[in-house]
Amino acid sequence: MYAYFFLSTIKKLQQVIAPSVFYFSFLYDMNIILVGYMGSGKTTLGKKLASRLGLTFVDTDKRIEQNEGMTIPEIFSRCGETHFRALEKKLVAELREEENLLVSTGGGMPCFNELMKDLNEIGTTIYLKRPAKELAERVFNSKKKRPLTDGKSKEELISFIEDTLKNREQFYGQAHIIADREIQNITSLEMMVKAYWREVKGD
Ligand SMILES: Nc1ncnc2c1ncn2[C@@H]1O[C@H](COP(=O)(O)OP(=O)(O)O)[C@@H](O)[C@H]1O
Ligand SMILES: O=C(O)C1=C[C@@H](OP(=O)(O)O)[C@@H](O)[C@H](O)C1
Ligand SMILES: [Mg+2]
Repeated sequence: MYAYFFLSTIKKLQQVIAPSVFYFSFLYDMNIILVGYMGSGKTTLGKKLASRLGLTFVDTDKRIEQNEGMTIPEIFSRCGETHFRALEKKLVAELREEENLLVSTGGGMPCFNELMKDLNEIGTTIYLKRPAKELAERVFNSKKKRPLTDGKSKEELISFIEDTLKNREQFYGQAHIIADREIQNITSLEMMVKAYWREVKGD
C-alpha cells in the first residue's frame, strides 16, 4: 500500500511536474524549497534533507535575523509585519544569485508579494501539508518564538490556524510537489527528490 502510494506519487511527478522543473533546472541547478504553515516541519526536515542531499541549508528566518542583526520577534515589534515581508522579498532576490540550496522558508513567505511565483522559479518547491489541529499542537509545544501565534491558547491557535490556512492554501497549493503525511519522513523525501533528479538530469 505504502509502496504503491510512493510509486504512484513519483509517476505523477514525472508526468506532470518534471517538464517545468527540467526548464528551471538549467537556471537554478535544482534548488529544493520547502513551504508550508508554521509548525509543518520545514526547518526540522530541511536541515536533515539538506545534509542527505548534499545541499547548502538556508533557513530564511535565520538568514533575515543574521542580515538585520535582530530576531524575528524584534523585527515584528520594532518595524512591523509589512517590513518583515519586504525583508523576505529582498531575501528571495538574494537567493536567485545562489545555487545548490535547500531552503526552508518562513510560513508566510509564499503568501505575500507574489513570492510563491518567485520560489517556483528559483527551485523545486515542496509543500509540507498538515492539518490545522496538528500544526496547532506543534506550534503550541515549540520553543521558537512566533510573533503571529505567541500568547494564544491551544483552542485560540486551532481557530487562528484554520482561518489563516484557508487563505494561505491557495499559495502553498501552487508548489510543484504537495507532500502529504505519507511522504513527510526524511527517507521518502530523499528518495522522491533523487528520483526527480534522475528524471530531470539523467543522474
Ligand atoms: N515530523 C514531525 N513530527 C512531530 N513534530 C515535529 C515534526 N517536525 C517538526 N516537529 C516539531 O514541530 C515544531 C515546529 O517545527 P519546525 O521545523 O520549526 O516547523 P516550521 O519551520 O515549519 O515552522 C518543532 O517543535 C519540531 O520539533
Ligand atoms: O507564517 C508566518 O507568517 C511566519 C512563520 C515563521 O516561520 P516558520 O514557518 O518557520 O515558523 C516566521 O517567518 C514568522 O514568525 C512568520
Ligand atoms: Mg521554520
